[in-house]
Amino acid sequence: MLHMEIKGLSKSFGALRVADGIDLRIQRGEAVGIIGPNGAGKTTFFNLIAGDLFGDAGTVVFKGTDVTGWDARERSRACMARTYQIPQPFHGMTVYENVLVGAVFAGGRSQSQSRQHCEEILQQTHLSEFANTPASSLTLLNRKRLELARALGSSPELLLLDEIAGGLTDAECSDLVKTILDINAHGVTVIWIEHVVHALLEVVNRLVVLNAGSVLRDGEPHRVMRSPDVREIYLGVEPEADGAGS
Ligand SMILES: Nc1ncnc2c1ncn2[C@@H]1O[C@H](COP(=O)(O)OP(=O)(O)OP(=O)(O)O)[C@@H](O)[C@H]1O
Repeated sequence: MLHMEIKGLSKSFGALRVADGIDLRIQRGEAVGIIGPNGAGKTTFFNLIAGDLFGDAGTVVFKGTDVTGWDARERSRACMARTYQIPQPFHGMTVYENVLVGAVFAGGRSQSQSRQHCEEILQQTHLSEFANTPASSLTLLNRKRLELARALGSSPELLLLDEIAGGLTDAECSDLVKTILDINAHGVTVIWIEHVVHALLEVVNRLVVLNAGSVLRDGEPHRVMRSPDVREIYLGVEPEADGAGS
């Protein structure tokens, strides 16, 4: 079932066209990866989907409703959530309080329901033992987990992850990958921008390559990664160098 449909989404900063007529259809429950070189427009694309930025042209339809003119808060209430490249917790609050803010902000729950929801999220993100730890004293992995946990507070149906694996060791990545797989297995649609491609490929069933604000490739992840233009533009591999260009 179609979850989100993006048509002709465009955005310029001055003379720089950062999103250039992007079309994308996302099915409910999909796990879609987005890669592309630095400056390709990936984060801007997320900002446009999440309502943190408004486009110059194009539409975003979510669950059959045109949300193009909706701001981030309205889209969040419609069960869309995102994480940020640089985690933005409330540093003076504990892990538990940070997650509770998200759960309460989303509305629709009593206090006791919000607390129970928080405890479930802390378990799911492996943060239960850090519930009373101030966010400011977390390790990088736990800061990433908290970023995820805060996004889950609003019970999203669509989760946008922006480079959540950056800076983690391989073991830490695997840990986070398991959690994201679990979230997706519970029916949450995931769109994940990531430079750590091996982590991404463990989760996604579809890979989109953005380049210069446009969709360069969209398809089965390993097939997309093997395509000569992706190897050349994204990975800097010359197609002829190893015979991959055929
Ligand atoms: N608010 C803004 N004002 C002006 N230029 C911007 C703004 N936001 C982003 N840009 C520019 O738009 C381009 C795309 O930026 P964006 O952050 O979307 O790329 P990205 O693909 O996410 O890059 P990275 O992989 O490095 O995070 C860059 O050249 C960036 O400098």
